[in-house]
Amino acid sequence: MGNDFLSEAAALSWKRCHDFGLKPTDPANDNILTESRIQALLRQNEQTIHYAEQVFEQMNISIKQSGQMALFIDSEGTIIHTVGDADFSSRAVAVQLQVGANWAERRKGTNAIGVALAEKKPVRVHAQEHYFYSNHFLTCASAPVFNSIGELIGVINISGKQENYHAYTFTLACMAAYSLQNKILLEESKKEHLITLRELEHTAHNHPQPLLSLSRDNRILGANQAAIRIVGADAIGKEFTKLEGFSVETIHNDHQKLWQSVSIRKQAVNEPRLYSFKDIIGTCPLIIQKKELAQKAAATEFPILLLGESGVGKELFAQSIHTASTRSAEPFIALNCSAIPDSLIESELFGYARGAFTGANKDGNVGKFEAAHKGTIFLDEIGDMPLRAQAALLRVLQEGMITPVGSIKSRIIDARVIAATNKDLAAEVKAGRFRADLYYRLKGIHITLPALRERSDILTLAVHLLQKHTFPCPFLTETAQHKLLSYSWPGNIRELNGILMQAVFLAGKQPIDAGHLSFEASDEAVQAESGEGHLQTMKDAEITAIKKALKASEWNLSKAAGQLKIGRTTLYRKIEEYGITLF
Ligand SMILES: Nc1ncnc2c1ncn2[C@@H]1O[C@H](COP(=O)(O)OP(=O)(O)OP(=O)(O)O)[C@@H](O)[C@H]1O
Repeated sequence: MGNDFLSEAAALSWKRCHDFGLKPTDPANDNILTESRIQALLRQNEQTIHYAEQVFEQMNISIKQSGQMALFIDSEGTIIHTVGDADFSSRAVAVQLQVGANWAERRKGTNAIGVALAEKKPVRVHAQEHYFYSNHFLTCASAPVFNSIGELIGVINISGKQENYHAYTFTLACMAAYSLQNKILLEESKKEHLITLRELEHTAHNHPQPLLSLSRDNRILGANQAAIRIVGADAIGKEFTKLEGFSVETIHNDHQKLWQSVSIRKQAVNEPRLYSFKDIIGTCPLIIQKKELAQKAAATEFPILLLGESGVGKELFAQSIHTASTRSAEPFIALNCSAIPDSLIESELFGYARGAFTGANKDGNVGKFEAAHKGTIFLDEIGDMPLRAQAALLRVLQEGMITPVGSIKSRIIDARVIAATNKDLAAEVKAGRFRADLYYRLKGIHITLPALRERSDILTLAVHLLQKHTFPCPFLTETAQHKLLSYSWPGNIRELNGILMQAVFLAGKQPIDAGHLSFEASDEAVQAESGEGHLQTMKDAEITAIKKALKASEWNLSKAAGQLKIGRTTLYRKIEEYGITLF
């Protein structure tokens, strides 16, 4: 249709609306349910509305303050619950954003509710992306809600006037939908297994693992999101069979197995699962680019050098490369190069023969290179490797052979080398602390991972980390989100993870607020970052998000707009309005 201001989802929806025979000039008004039908619908959905109320209560203040409203819509597209700003609500009624009205695409053209129902995924629809002219004043974000058997039961929507747009509404809608889903699962389990009530809650909070509830005849009745990712939504109702690579923990009630709740957990601590590319979370183009590069590199045999600050995910990338390579069935051996004492370098790298030296294991020992034969050796902190060890390493790389200490027999070694460092290796070479020949041999494909502060997806990562560790996923208030975005993250994702875990602990069952986030860097540093002596305003946060997206996309407006989930024209307008120039 040639409307390049439309997101991909909105463009598809426009096509559907066109096929339904709708016109942008059609009146937005349409039949609303009668009062008695509304009452019947509310009774029918009483329980879900009750949970939605609890979720909305947590975000009510920020919704009101930002002049928006939050809605819960059933799976047919009928609005059944609303909360929010009174002024906006009265304007919204003019376009029937009210209980009893139906916002399916067929009735209201392209809109976030209709698109989320049709596509079953979260979506933002902003201003002119709405199909009907009469809805252009709106900006809306919606996220679908699924029940414990994976069926779509409705949508959470947050709407406001387009001038009240801000980038976090989308995240907020997604978080609210997750939160509602988890509440429903937990409550359903309570109903099914009354006796387990306390215990299941306890399990859910303290073991953030995939949870399944099984019927007496071993059928899967419900699953949380983490479990659905493993067993698949289509497994609900089917018989549960033990999964390879997972151990099953059945929770008993004293002597009798009155019910079964099963948590599936990855097996065997001594054989931890290695990371794969799907564990690398990120929507920022900077990280997507690096992931794509690493995926390409995984298919080759070139050595790889991973660069980047501490905690940016270098080991995660190294493991993912190994997992995606043809060597994945063979060992992945990690060696921390900074931690090898001079006297043990040879024996660490090459191993030693039986009785090679006093104090050695009498049966001899396999060195790291031999252990990695046919697989991958990950040389972490290579920039801190002592010079003597560098010489030994260079020998193996050049000769492709090792001779264990005290042995006369050499062995051919075929190990793929991935090295990583947070040091500037070229500068280390210049300073004479790193051998130039070793540097060039290791360099092969080099991938520099971005620091967290350069990334535009800090909140996405935060929600992911919270979900990974805590069930149900706690809510991040708006001020907490701002605080996360204002910080410089010297410790990168590792630090983000630590701070969130502490915040979960401090917040207990409350939403995570700014006060629960305590950073290592001084408060002044955080404030200095935000440019003023107080937390960032919404506008500051928007500017930061836009700048990050522009930098990450190298000023490609379409890419940056996609990343921010707003239209290109809106982005352009904001760049002008805020006078955003190069960094
Ligand atoms: N993109 C990502 N998605 C999810 N988790 C991530 C991501 N990047 C890093 N992490 C997590 O952050 C933590 C730090 O990552 P990792 O140990 O790979 O960093 P590193 O760069 O090797 O750090 P160091 O240089 O200190 O060894 C790990 O728990 C890792 O799982």
